Amino acid sequence: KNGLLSVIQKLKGSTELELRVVLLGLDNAGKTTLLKCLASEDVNTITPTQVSLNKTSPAEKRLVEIFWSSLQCLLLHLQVYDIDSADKKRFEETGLELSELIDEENLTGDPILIFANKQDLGTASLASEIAEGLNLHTYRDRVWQIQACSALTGEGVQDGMNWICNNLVK
Ligand SMILES: Nc1nc2c(ncn2[C@@H]2O[C@H](COP(=O)(O)OP(=O)(O)OP(=O)(O)O)[C@@H](O)[C@H]2O)c(=O)[nH]1
Ligand SMILES: [Mg+2]
Repeated sequence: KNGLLSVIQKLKGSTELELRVVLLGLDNAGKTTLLKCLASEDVNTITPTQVSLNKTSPAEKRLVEIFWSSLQCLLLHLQVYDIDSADKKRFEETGLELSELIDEENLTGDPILIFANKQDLGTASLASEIAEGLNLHTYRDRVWQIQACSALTGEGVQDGMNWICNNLVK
């Protein structure tokens, strides 16, 4: 009922459709945790591959470009400890990686879901603050959505998956 399996089930019948979800984010963003959350059901046809944006080799970056063509799902680590400068630096790093990916020619028009993860922590930034910080409103040729979630508790993950499903079907 939750996650990737439901997306695939809703797409059943459209057998020519291949579903590609790319999960990107800086290290420690919570990618593995989110994959585990999504894979709590039996999804034996799914082979998860995760990529940490700032730890990728050139070959992995190429792989990301190839797989980016259907859907982008960027998982952000946006926990802010009292607006500590170290975390501010990570926030900028994420924004840079995102704008680089969005400028990528091959990726034009693909919908983007941004999971503002770790919302269970009281120190997390609000999704609206994150959207503003990442200048999401400037990406006008894109369908994008920012979804507050916690990969740890699962809260918000289903809403994000529903959005993915609706935008894939479109
Ligand atoms: N509180 C909280 N912690 C989380 C959440 N998601 C992930 N974490 C924690 O954040 C840490 C990093 O999570 P991972 O899932 O390993 O992050 P990753 O993006 O796979 O990291 P790399 O593989 O290094 O790129 C772990 O200690 C997780 O338990 C969340 O929603 N809430
Ligand atoms: Mg990981």
